[in-house]
Amino acid sequence: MGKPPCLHRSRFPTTTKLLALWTFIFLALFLFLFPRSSSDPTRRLLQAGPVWENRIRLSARSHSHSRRVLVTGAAGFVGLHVSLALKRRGDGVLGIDNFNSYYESSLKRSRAALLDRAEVFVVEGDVNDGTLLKKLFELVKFTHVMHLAAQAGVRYAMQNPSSYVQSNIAGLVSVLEVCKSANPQPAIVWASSSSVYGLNSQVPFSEKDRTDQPASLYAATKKAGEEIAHTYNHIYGLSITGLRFFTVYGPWGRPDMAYFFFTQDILKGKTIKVFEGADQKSVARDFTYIEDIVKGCLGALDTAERSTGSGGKKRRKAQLRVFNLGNTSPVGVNELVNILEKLLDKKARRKVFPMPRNGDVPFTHANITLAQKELGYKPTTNLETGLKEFVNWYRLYYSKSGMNIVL
Ligand SMILES: NC(=O)c1ccc[n+]([C@@H]2O[C@H](COP(=O)([O-])OP(=O)(O)OC[C@H]3O[C@@H](n4cnc5c(N)ncnc54)[C@H](O)[C@@H]3O)[C@@H](O)[C@H]2O)c1
Ligand SMILES: O=C(O)[C@H]1O[C@H](OP(=O)(O)OP(=O)(O)OC[C@H]2O[C@@H](n3ccc(=O)[nH]c3=O)[C@H](O)[C@@H]2O)[C@H](O)[C@@H](O)[C@H]1O
Repeated sequence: MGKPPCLHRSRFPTTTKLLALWTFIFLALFLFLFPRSSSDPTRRLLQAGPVWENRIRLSARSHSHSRRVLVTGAAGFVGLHVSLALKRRGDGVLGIDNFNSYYESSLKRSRAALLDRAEVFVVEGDVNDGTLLKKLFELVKFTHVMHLAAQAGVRYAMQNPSSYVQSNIAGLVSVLEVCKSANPQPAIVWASSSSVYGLNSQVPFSEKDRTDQPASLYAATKKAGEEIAHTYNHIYGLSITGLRFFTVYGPWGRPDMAYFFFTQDILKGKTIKVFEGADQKSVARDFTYIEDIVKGCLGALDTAERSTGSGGKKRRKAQLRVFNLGNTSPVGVNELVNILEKLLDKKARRKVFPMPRNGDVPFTHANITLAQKELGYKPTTNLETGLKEFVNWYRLYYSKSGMNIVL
């Protein structure tokens, strides 16, 4: 009869046991000293500690003014241009962006690389990550927040509605929550949209016109943002300025926008769809050049009064503003294509379709009197001039050496 198993001598000699023990100790020590980099940006930030913190402080260090601006959506189209303009004039700038893949994320990485060369650091993170935002506010006493992070595009809302709720509503609330508790409270300037005018037929669109008929979920989330801004201003005395941008275009633009993918498709010889309204005219937009938009954003930041509350307490009535930033000169999509044909020296293959009911509106036209008066906003670029700049950039960027170009 054999011995009970517990009385058997171990099958492993002592040296093997020792070897296993040492391997275990070595592995534990290695993991302790070199923790695996986490995919969670907040943990990564905390793990990387002083290295990240120094980059953040350096990026946000202000030179000529004492402005320190947090730009959300900094790797986006408008975010890139606004961040560079702020940095150029001596403001401290820190960016945050989640680099999502709504459109080619390589373009966002290229924009961030350009910002990096200008000493603007873009933290990779989501504006819904309150812990991360809080950490950034601990490291830097931001005087202003330029909130541009959002899920943009009117038609994509039918495919991915929750991304709009997540970034444009929850994301805005997350930013305002951190701002409300910050001491001192920063002034907030954020991007609303011309789309809030929805089915409004009063032209040109004035800030006093109705905005209760959104034609897309995108528009509805921007409208909700304007109401949320009212609440945070009312309760916590946050200074908030909403900017209703009108179809912004230019170098480093967004590939999901018509002027951008029309350019791609014309060059490839692909057919493009031109939408027309009920009156058989092509739909029209108040296309606004990026440099004009940047001037409007800087005007809004410069005239934004710092908040009156601090640490979540309201003191006296704070600023709550909303402005149209457009070009006041709508152009039909057919005309946009004519200009592109001329600049690209290639005929477009166009097909006309009735405007689908997918979030689109037949026309936009901004009344900019208020922004002119209060922000000194004065757009100076016509569509042909602006598209020329875009086409020059496009050719360079998509050529082999394009990644190295500067603005
Ligand atoms: N370009 C236009 O024609 C236009 C017109 C009206 C309003 N707007 C608004 O202006 C702002 C900037 O637009 P854009 O054209 O630069 O768009 P964009 O998509 O190029 O930039 C937005 C950036 O925000 C980032 N982002 C999105 N959700 C995020 C989140 N939850 N956390 C962190 N980052 C996030 C994206 O990765 C992107 O880089 C947006 O709020 C947009 O709705 C743009
Ligand atoms: O100002 C805004 O608030 C919005 O501006 C922008 O939306 P839109 O003005 O709709 O721009 P964009 O898609 O370039 O279509 C331009 C024109 O081309 C027409 N269009 C479009 C596609 C097509 O295949 N054919 C066509 O004729 C189309 O009917 C339209 O007339 C931003 O994307 C959006 O994020 C939002 O912020």
